[in-house]
Formats: sequence, C-alpha cells, structure tokens
Amino acid sequence: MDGHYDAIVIGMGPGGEVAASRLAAAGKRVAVVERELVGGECAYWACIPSKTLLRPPEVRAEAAAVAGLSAPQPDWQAMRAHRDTMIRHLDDSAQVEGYRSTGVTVVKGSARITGRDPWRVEAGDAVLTAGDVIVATGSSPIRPPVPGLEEVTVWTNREATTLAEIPARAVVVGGSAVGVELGQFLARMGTRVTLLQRGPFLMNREDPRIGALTAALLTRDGVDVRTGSEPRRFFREGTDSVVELDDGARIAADVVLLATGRRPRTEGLGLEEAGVEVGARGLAVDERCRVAEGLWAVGDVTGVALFTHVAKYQGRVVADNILGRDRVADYTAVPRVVFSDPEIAVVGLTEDQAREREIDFITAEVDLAATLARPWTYATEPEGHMGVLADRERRVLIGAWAVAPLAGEVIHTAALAVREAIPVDRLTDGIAQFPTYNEGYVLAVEALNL
Ligand SMILES: Cc1cc2nc3c(=O)[nH]c(=O)nc-3n(C[C@H](O)[C@H](O)[C@H](O)COP(=O)(O)OP(=O)(O)OC[C@H]3O[C@@H](n4cnc5c(N)ncnc54)[C@H](O)[C@@H]3O)c2cc1C
Ligand SMILES: NC(=O)c1ccc[n+]([C@@H]2O[C@H](COP(=O)([O-])OP(=O)(O)OC[C@H]3O[C@@H](n4cnc5c(N)ncnc54)[C@H](O)[C@@H]3O)[C@@H](O)[C@H]2O)c1
Repeated sequence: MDGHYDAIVIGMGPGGEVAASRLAAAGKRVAVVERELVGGECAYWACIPSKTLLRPPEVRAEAAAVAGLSAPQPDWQAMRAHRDTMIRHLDDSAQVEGYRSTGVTVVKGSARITGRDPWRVEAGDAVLTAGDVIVATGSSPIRPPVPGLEEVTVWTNREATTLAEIPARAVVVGGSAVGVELGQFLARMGTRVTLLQRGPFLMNREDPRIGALTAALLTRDGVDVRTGSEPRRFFREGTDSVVELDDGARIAADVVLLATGRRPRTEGLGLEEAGVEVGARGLAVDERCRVAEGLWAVGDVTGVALFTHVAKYQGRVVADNILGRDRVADYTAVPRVVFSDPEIAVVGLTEDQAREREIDFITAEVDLAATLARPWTYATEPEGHMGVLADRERRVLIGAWAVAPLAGEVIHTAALAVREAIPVDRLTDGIAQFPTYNEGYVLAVEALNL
C-alpha cells in the first residue's frame, strides 16, 4: 500500500467519493483513506437513513389527507429493516471492493498528514505520498456545553438515524434541519416530542416567515415547539433523562436528541503541524477549494455549506482543477431543502442577507391554496406558501422559498432563475404546466409588480 500516488483523498463521504472517482476515471493513481465507512456520514447516519425513515410517515399523512383513502398503518419492523438495507447494514465491503476493482488503493484507518512537498499521509501502517491531497473529513455533531449532559441518554444524528425502537418521549435540542426532520419523524411515529430552540424562530438561518410556517407544521403533528428556550442543565431521575430549561421548567424524557449544529472534523489530521491554519468554521479554501499548494478540501470540513450536494460539487471542482481544467466554484443559488412534510425549500438570499449587501429588494408571497388548482387536486385540506425576493434594480430574482408539498423539487425552477439571473419579465412570461405547484412562481413573480 505504501507508495507514491497522484492524489490521496482523506475521508470518503460524498465529497471524497466524487473527487476520488473522477480522478481515478481520468487515469490518475489514487489512494483513499477512510477511518469508518466508505460513503461517509451521509450514506449511513444522515441523508440516506433520515430520508428513508421520513417517507413512510409522509405517505401515511398524504393518504390521510386525500378523499377516499384512510391512513395506512406504519409497520416499524419493516421500516427499520428497509432503513438497514439502505444503510447497507453499516457494511461498506462492497464499496471498498468497488474502488479496488477500478484500481483505487483503499486504506482503512485514521489519516494524518506528516509531511509536505510531497504531501505525506500516514494511516495505520501505510505511508503514502502524493502531489495532491484532498481533505474530505466532514463534520461532527456539536455537544452544547450544558452541565449534566453526560448523565442523560443523549442521541446525536447517529443514534437517531439508526434507532431500533421508537422512544416514548424525546426532547429535541435545536430547531433547524436536523431538529425539524427528526422531530417530525419521531412525533409521527408516536413519540411525545418537545423541541427547544434558542432564539425566537425555528430555521433561524432563514427568514422568520419560514420559521413561523415550520413551527405551524410541527405543532400540527403534536410537537411541543418551544422557541426562546434552551437547556440550563440535564440530570437523571430514575430512568428519566430530565432537561431543566433556562426558565426553570423541567421536562422528563427517554432521550435527548442533539440537533445543535456541527463542527468541522480536523482534529488529529496533523494540519497545524504541517503549517496549515484551521479556522473555527473549518478549513478555509479559496474559490478553487484549494487550501495550500497541492492541498485541497471539500465538503463539510470547509464550512461553506453543510450539504451533500455542495460536497459533491466541490469534489467536481477539485477534480477538474487537479486534472488541469481550471474551475472556480460558484455557490450562487444552492438549494436548501428540509424534508419535512410539507417540505421546506429555500434558495438564494434571505432578506437579511439582501439588506447586508445593500440590495434594493422587493418581496412577494403567494398562498398556493388560494391561487392554484393543484393543491386542491392534491389534498382535501390544501396548503402551501411560496415567496420570492427580487433585486429591483437588476430586475432578477435573488431568492425564493416554498413551504409546500414537493417544494424540494419545485425549488429548482427558482434555483435556475436565480443562478442564471433570468430577467423577471421572462419569468412572468413563463408557462408552467397546469395544474402544478410550479405555477406558483409565475404568480409570485407577477405579485412583485416590478
Ligand atoms: C441527520 C442529517 C441529515 C442530513 N440530510 C441531508 C440531506 O438530506 N441532504 C443534504 O444535502 N445534506 C444532508 N445532511 C448533511 C450531509 O450529511 C453532509 O453535508 C455530508 O455528509 C457532507 O459530506 P462530506 O463528504 O463532507 O463528509 P462526511 O459525509 O461526513 O464524510 C467524511 C468521511 O471522512 C472520514 N474521516 C474523517 N476524518 C478522517 C481521518 N482523519 N482519516 C480518514 N477518514 C476520516 C469519516 O469517517 C467520513 O466517512 C444531513 C446531515 C445530518 C446530520
Ligand atoms: N435536508 C438537508 O439538507 C439537511 C438535513 C439535516 C442536516 N443538514 C445539514 O446538517 C447541518 C447540521 O444541521 P443542524 O440542524 O444540526 O444544525 P444547524 O447549525 O443548522 O442548526 C442548529 C440549531 O440549533 C439551535 N441551537 C444550538 N444550540 C442550542 C441550544 N443549546 N439550545 C437550543 N437551541 C440550540 C440553533 O439556534 C440552530 O437553529 C446543517 O448545516 C444542515 O445544512 C441538512
């Protein structure tokens, strides 16, 4: 395994996988180092299990919401078995074999950078050198520094997405993507969920309107949403995990689910020793995802935007640059979708971001049920809201959002408009298929009255 390679990839989540596959396909000698499972957090403990688990309760709720159907009963054993299939029973041997069969050297172990010029990486007994190293080590959950956390039953995304039994009571700490998705899942599976969010709004990276719509959808599913609330201490009482809030209130639960954000996984990589600075947000990269000469980073570890599609995009950017095709990353209009029911989808700038950039902007919102036919053919109690933000001067969309069924699909129409700066006049002249949720965009853009 020792030897010199064209490129070494550290971490084989989605970012590392895309970079490694592209470089290998282009004929480069590639070694990859993975300390857990090839596929990374996304494949085993994040995107894939969570979206797999969310789907049956979503279908159940959809069935209950159309005329003439009654809600099917969830079969937890079958759901769990399918989740286990989707996460490959936490076995990556087929993935490892797949890479080896294409000539990629796969080293299982924790990588450490021990030299530069050429870059030298050690993992277990292996010593590898290469002209290019790509750090793709992802992120770990943040544990809030609250006293007593070690005394209670704590779940991070790992325990929550591989859960074997549905807990009776859960306190979810954090009200953004992880808290909303997993909080809704648990509530729909019968858990009594209390969700604590510091600050006044859920989804606090987005506009407050989205936070309000999110709170409404969770509340409808029975989640006790407490904004402006955070744990002051945790303690155990018998078998209960008790959370004491900053206002003194106490909530007894079976599990405390941490959904409090993530930090870059850079510890133990030997970066500082190699003269590479690591910031609190992650490994700072330039517009080509370069950290230093011959050192690149992709995915969550860069802190740019913690999404699989961004990790994969950065993997493509880095592979192209290493292959001599100069390529600069453009993060305009990255979709941000929370797979709740209904879905929450956002793209482009929030109002605060537009203000910070001193853009003269205008917004409009449409109530989809009040304006479109599709919500009525979709469900007996239709719902859905869609909003747009436009730059008055440039006459283009700079942001859009939807909280509606299929919003995660529909948002790509707006993503294209924002990314390509399609003039508002072209958008209002658009013809969307009748009856679809997509028709909402023409109405929303018209409502801007630009
Ligand atoms: C519950 C949850 C649900 C999510 N759902 C979505 C979703 O639906 N859509 C979406 O776009 N994003 C989602 N995300 C975010 C997504 O999981 C991450 O953005 C994505 O996994 C980042 O990919 P990555 O390649 O940067 O890192 P990771 O997937 O974290 O992979 C990094 C890999 O590096 C390895 N590694 C780390 N250090 C070393 C080392 N020193 N040596 C060797 N190997 C190392 C790790 O073992 C790991 O396999 C979700 C996140 C969570 C927590
Ligand atoms: N569908 C998706 O694409 C998807 C799904 C899940 C996660 N992710 C990604 O994973 C990353 C992690 O998600 P996340 O939701 O854990 O993190 P986040 O950083 O997006 O949100 C954390 C939330 O927890 C709150 N919080 C933090 N500490 C708290 C405390 N002590 N008490 C109460 N509230 C507290 C914050 O105010 C914030 O709203 C995100 O960047 C997200 O993009 C994406």
